[in-house]
Amino acid sequence: MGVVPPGGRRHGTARHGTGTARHSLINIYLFFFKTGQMPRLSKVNLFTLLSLWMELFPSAEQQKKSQVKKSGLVVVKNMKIIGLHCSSTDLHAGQIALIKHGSRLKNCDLYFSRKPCSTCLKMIVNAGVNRISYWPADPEISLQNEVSNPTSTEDAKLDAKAVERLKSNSRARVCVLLQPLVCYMVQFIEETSTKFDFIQKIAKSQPDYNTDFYTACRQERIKEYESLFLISNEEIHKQILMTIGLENLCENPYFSNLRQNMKDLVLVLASVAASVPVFGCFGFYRSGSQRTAEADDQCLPQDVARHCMIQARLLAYRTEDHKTGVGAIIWAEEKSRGCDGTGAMYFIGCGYNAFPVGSEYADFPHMDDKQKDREIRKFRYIIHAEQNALTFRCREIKPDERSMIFVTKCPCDECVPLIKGAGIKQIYAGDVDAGKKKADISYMKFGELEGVSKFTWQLSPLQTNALEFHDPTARENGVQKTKSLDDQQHQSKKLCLGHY
Ligand SMILES: Nc1ccn([C@@H]2O[C@H](COP(=O)(O)OP(=O)(O)OP(=O)(O)O)[C@@H](O)[C@H]2O)c(=O)n1
Repeated sequence: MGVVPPGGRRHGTARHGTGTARHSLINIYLFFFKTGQMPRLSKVNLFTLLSLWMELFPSAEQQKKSQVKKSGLVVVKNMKIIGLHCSSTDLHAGQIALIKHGSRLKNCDLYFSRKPCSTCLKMIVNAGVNRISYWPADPEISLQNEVSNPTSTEDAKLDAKAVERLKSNSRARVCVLLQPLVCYMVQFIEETSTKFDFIQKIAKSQPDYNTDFYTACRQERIKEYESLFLISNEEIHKQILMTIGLENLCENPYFSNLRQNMKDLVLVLASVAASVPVFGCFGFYRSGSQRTAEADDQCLPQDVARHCMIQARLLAYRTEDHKTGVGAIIWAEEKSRGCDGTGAMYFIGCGYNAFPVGSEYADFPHMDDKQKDREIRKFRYIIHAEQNALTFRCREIKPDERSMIFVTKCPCDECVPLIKGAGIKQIYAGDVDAGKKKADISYMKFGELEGVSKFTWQLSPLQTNALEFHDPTARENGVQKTKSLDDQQHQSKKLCLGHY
């Protein structure tokens, strides 16, 4: 059976395949062969990754250089995300959580991208949260400026002490929850990100087809995120761990294990972020008849749309469908700018494709439409990413607000009416399957959908117009056709274990 990446599907062998890459691919396939499953992100790691990613939410505000670092926060209730936040210029992420959730924080788990300061912690603890997990590097009140600013570092140390006192006297567990990734997860994510639809679409549009630009982009992201989320100097890292009460992690092998786990998660983040790259004139644009100057104005800024799509991509790595993983996330925009670092945007719900809640692995078939017997195929049982996002949303979708769903794949015919019926105003998605009718799942309605704006990953209209000038056959049903991508994808599905 072919193995397909979450959020996309496997294509023909990439030209960038080096010996090592191929070796890791063989290992992934062996893992799949032995276990019958693809590696999957744990919930704790997913929440941790989303907290790091929220720290990077594109901000309209000017970031000032300060001792207080921006931090990201994921609020979780009963293992479901109910809030995604990040610091603004005026408020820390913890303060924002308090304003937004108030006493609803009771019994919640909070995942911070930095250990929160005492000002935030005292209020969060007071609200009765259950657990506070944080990324064990430089805390919110940075401890990294010793030489340049001794006074503020003194204050930072005092704050760290206050945090420890609050921690030891509170009911809430304040801890580091990150877990080692399962075997081959890093390789699997790298491999599947290279093959993600968006990357393939760019690659096919380039005259010299290859995905080297993905590798370059990933390298850049790795460098950027390592400098933000890791502490390169081991001694400084140890000193920080001591100051924030993690002396037990300063001895080997615990210290090196911790650093390896952190590094792996940073690699995962970089790989996924690079799969929705800032590349040339590619982005989320309306297609065909939906395209008007006024309509394009209503599109989110590209960096925000990319950011949310990357969240959906991360969610896809929790899929229970071992062939096609899909992630979806719903955001909405208030009428006026809020206090959150996300501006006017607020989180509504998220999901990934999986079997009904509470079901066990053997309860339902996992086969796809290549299986002759229709009765033992997965399609009638699996809940789609959009369906889970809608079902487990934590806020209502208000008719007078702009709400938007980000899906890593084209919404299918089951989901399109649900999205429209729920009152969602915009869809950001890939369109690779649009217009396809398969044996058990169809993607025909997306193209015909009216009353909901659709922004798909493609070349910007300006660039496309230039292309069309040279090649008028470059579009079909209003959808940008990147030369025979669909055909090549079809071929790729024949990629099976035996080929390696
Ligand atoms: N917008 C979408 C589209 C599909 N899915 C999920 O994606 C899987 C089906 O993907 P698809 O690629 O259409 O079918 P496969 O048989 O997995 O792959 P193939 O293209 O080879 O037929 C199912 O788990 C379905 O729930 C989803 O969650 N949301």
